[in-house]
Amino acid sequence: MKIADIPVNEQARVDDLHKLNILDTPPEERFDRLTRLARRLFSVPTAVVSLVDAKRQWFKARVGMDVCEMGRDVSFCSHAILRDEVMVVSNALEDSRFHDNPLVVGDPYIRFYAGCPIRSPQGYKLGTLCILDTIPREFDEDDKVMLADLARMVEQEMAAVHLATMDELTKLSNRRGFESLSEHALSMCKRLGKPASLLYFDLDLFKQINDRFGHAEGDRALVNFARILMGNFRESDVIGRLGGDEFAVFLTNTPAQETQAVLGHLETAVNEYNRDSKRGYDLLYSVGAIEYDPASHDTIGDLMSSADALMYQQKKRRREAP
Ligand SMILES: Nc1nc2c(ncn2[C@@H]2O[C@H](COP(=O)(O)OP(=O)(O)OP(=O)(O)O)[C@@H](O)[C@H]2O)c(=O)[nH]1
Repeated sequence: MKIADIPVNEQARVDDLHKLNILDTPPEERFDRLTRLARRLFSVPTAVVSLVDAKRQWFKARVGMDVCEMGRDVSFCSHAILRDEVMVVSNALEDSRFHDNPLVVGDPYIRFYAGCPIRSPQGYKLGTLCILDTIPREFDEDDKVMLADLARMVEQEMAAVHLATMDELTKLSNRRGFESLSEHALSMCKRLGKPASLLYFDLDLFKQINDRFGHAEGDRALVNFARILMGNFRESDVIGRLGGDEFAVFLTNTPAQETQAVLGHLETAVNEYNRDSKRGYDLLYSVGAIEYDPASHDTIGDLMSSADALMYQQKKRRREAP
């Protein structure tokens, strides 16, 4: 078996994939529809939208495939993303790269594979739309064009999902994206019995920045605060701009005392920024932190309300402080 080479732009490619916030999200009809269509058009048992992550391939949509991810080493798609056009394996048993691949000699007994790379809006090849069969098949030029057309549709759907869930200014998730990603992360924590926390931020006296320095400077302040958040939390944490000067972070697998330590680091980072940026104003914020408690929180909305109330208490105390 030949393990696929790593693409030359691997780090940027994986970063771009992670930024799309699509990995480990629930199935969506808009993608399932396209795999069903591919299966019907080509009369194959299996069609998959596969995304090649650093160590695994994860399936955003799948028909005829039971598992939702596989190791990258055995993945056909890792080979397909090295090319610009459709990759066809007519009979895996006769292909030196795949003849002894565990997915060929064992379940799901792949013989035929055709995969078309899927590109991100930034142009990185993130994965493929691919079809599989347990019998060898031929795939002509017309078939390749048709599969490529379907792959373009997957790309359009990915771009649409991204736009609808992203905040244009800061490039963080917007409220909708944040709620959907953190709801999903919360359900994983529930299932695995792991701790989680939600932090709710609201900038203090932000309106004054707009009023004194102009809206463009206000925008810059929001972008810089978003950057500091991104630099301080782990990649696995969900960060969002809920709107205006409100931000939230959902920390998974993080006990309460660790959350306090992370908030301490954040305070230091903001203080350093204020000291060094010399923009004529300071970034100030109030924050409410709430630990997930299965007895009182059912949904991410419950956690957000509790954290928002705590944030407001802090803001009020600060306003009233002499
Ligand atoms: N520059 C800029 N301003 C925004 C944006 N969205 C909302 N705002 C402004 O942000 C301000 C938010 O209002 P508040 O939260 O009440 O302002 P604040 O001064 O931080 O008030 P406190 O939270 O009580 O300290 C409003 O003046 C909005 O016009 C944006 O995208 N860019």
